[in-house]
Amino acid sequence: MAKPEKKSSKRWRKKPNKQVNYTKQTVDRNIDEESLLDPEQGIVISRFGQQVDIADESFNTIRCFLRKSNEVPVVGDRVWFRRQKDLPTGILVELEPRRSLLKRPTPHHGVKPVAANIDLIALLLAPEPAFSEVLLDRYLVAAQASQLPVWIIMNKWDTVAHSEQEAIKDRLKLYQDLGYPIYYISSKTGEGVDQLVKSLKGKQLLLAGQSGVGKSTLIGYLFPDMKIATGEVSETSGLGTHTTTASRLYRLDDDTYLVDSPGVREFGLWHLEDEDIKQGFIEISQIGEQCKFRDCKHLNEPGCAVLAAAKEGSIAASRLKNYRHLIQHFDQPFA
Ligand SMILES: Nc1nc2c(ncn2[C@@H]2O[C@H](COP(=O)(O)OP(=O)(O)OP(=O)(O)O)[C@@H](O)[C@H]2O)c(=O)[nH]1
Ligand SMILES: [Zn+2]
Repeated sequence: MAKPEKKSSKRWRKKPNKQVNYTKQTVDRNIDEESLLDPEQGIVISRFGQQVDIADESFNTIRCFLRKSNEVPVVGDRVWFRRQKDLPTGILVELEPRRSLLKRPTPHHGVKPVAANIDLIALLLAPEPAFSEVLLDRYLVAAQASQLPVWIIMNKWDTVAHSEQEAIKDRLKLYQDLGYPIYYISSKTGEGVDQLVKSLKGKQLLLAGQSGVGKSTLIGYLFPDMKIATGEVSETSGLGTHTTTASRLYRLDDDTYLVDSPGVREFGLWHLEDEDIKQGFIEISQIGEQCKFRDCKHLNEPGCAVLAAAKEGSIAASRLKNYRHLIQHFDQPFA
């Protein structure tokens, strides 16, 4: 039988009924409003199109449907939801105000929200794939642009010989002096992970870092019961496993959460605006306030306080070099 849907929706547009019960009208038509229990608080752990997985207070998962009237939820959102009586499903009622919202750029110069209520970025580095200060600086700039603090976590510490550890620590000392906390861990052996987790208490962090640094391995170590794809090569097939998954929130304890979002893991490679670059090198931005010209780019302008500071050594030469590299767009292929 032909469905009269098209006709009725046309009629609906022509003659809007002002008395309509908005709530009832917008709930997914398969859901009986009478079956909904009282609203409860929860946290969005994953989203699939028109549905979200919401964790309740005991961190049990309820698949919830969205209403047309809902603001679009993202991973990490604190929400109100209502369960359907005797079913494992429910509906999202509303979002709570967010304390932060991380967005990623879309191909047409727009932005798309990806994770809410993130307190800090946990940036994973590794001796292999070899880390570069240029890439690290890009991540720090991007995080600063999102107004999020960064913790630097050097993973795969078990692979570094004692004789080489000091050299790596020396390279990172510059960043420690700039105020970025640094941790050394091994996601494979668990070395240093407990201490890191203790320090994260009460925070909701986003895991970031380039491919192969061990993000999935760290999640696998922290949540051994979950099936996490890592980049290991399968012994039987000789093929690498598929490592892309949906954005997801994991609970470390009652008030500590970790968000892994494939779309933002490598946010350090996104396009950066000149202003972000200027603000993102925190010591350059601070000293730059004393430059003669307010719009000084610290390249070769007269009266540049940054160039003077670099000359007398209070700004590291490598940082100024990376800053100039980025501001002159020598690395556009990344964008
Ligand atoms: N020895 C050692 N190997 C590690 C450690 N962490 C990760 N690995 C190995 O590094 C490789 C890459 O790890 P993944 O966890 O897949 O890396 P990823 O950052 O999730 O990579 P993408 O999914 O591509 O973003 C795997 O072969 C891991 O076994 C570690 O702490 N020590
Ligand atoms: Zn200057």
